[in-house]
Amino acid sequence: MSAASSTGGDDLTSGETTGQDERILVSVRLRPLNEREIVRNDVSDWECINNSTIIFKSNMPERSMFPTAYSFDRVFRSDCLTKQVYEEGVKEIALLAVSGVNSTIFAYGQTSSGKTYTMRGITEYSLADIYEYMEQHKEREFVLKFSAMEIYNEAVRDLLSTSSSPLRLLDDPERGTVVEGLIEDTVVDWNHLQELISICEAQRQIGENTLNETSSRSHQILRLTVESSARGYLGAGNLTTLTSTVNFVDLAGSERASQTLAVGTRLKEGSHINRSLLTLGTVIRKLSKGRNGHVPYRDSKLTRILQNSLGGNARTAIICTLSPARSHVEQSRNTLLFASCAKEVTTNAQVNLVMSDKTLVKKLQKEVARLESELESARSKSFADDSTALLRDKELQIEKMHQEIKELTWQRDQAASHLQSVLKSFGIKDQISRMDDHSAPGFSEMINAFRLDADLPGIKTFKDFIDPGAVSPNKKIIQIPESPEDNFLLDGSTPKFSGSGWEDIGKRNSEDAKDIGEEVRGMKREKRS
Ligand SMILES: Nc1ncnc2c1ncn2[C@@H]1O[C@H](COP(=O)(O)OP(=O)(O)OP(=O)(O)O)[C@@H](O)[C@H]1O
Repeated sequence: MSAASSTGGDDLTSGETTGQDERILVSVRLRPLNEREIVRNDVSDWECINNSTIIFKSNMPERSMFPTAYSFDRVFRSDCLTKQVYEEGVKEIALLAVSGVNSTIFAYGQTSSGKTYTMRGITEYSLADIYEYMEQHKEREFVLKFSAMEIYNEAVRDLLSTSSSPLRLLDDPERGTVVEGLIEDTVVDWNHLQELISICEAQRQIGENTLNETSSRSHQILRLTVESSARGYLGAGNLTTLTSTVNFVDLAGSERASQTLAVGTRLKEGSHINRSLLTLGTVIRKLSKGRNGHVPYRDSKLTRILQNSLGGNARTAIICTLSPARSHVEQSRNTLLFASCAKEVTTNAQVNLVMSDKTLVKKLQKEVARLESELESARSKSFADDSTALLRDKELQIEKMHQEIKELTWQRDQAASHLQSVLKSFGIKDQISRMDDHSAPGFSEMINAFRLDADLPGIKTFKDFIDPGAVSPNKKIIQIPESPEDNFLLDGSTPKFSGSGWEDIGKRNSEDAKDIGEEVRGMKREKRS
């Protein structure tokens, strides 16, 4: 025997989730009237009308205050065998244990309603199916570990130990509530398992009350841990193990102490039992309204130990057992109310993987590589984004420049055409050098490049015409002032010298010519301002 401990160098990780929150599977099992009830002529008031609905069939006067029909995942008539309850109500949950998913099956109901009767069968069928699964999956190596405890008068006791000292509950950040020092036996074979279960039954607190000679006075939790790994990888150091626990919980009766005529020790038991069950009821009720707000798991040992099964990493099935007797109608209704709340509760089970250190390192390395590559692609994406923005900016600039070129070309052509008309009006022949777009120099340069083939009498160049002081008698090039202000030729306001031929102009003295030049420039300025 070895005491339950942490997984040592191994790391417990939660693998893939089963995907979503899943409701607790709730079934109701009606038992037949028992001998006592028959003797006192009790009548059966409940009937399962189909696979999911149970009704209250009595015509008692107060019945209208309560619902007459209740629906659950499954309801089982009083003549149903435990095998059917197992197959249709809990098997799918119990067998999740072999695939690394935690599961819990528990029975809830008043004393003598058939919880122990039901759970014994359920436990046996589940264990048998788990064994059968192991037989059929020889490619995996399974290790089963068994532990058992009871909560009696709010003290946790190890059912595999002869000691009656209560065990402490500890909070483990990874595994939740852990029972310190709880014995966990590695199961050798089927017979060994049966033996262990017998030990637990013998150890469990049994008392007699007026309703049940062999009433279970404690909450019993039998726990089987299933570990499995692929045989091909055993010893390779890079092992991944599926690990899960299945809990079989037989609760003590949910009845009120008064109803069992409890006194003395039995009354003390009853108050503790009910304190635990009261907390269980509160937890279920709170959880049924969603997981928001405080859920008082810590208010009892039972709810602390079952915390995962009630709202965490586990799949859970609850079988609510019911006496059909009219004398128990109040308790039966309480049980059905509990069951109605329980069916609204969801849990979120995960596949639990335990990795060896080597596997864990490998997994982490892979994760680091994945994150690095994500980072890299994020970086290059942001670089690409930057480049795109830059490119767009450049394209806009180019587009703007194209517009400017177009505008300037248009202005240049306008200027050329005006120049031509001016020159014509001066009587200069249309013999201007071609200004083509490709050789386009600056405007002044282009103008400077204009050649006048004809000699102008008196005024040799156009510049001479504007600035007679600079007249060079031999020059044949028109000198246009460089100042943009003087580029009046670009302007549509170019003056017309109508009525005056070049001969007349040539006869004017240089002062006149200067005046005319200034007048032309002045018009240009006027137009701009
Ligand atoms: N479905 C059933 N069919 C036949 N007999 C049943 C059925 N359920 C329970 N019984 C019988 O009823 C009696 C009480 O059942 P059981 O001890 O399982 O009740 P319990 O709910 O566990 O009570 P307690 O809370 O006091 O431990 C037993 O003798 C049991 O054999």
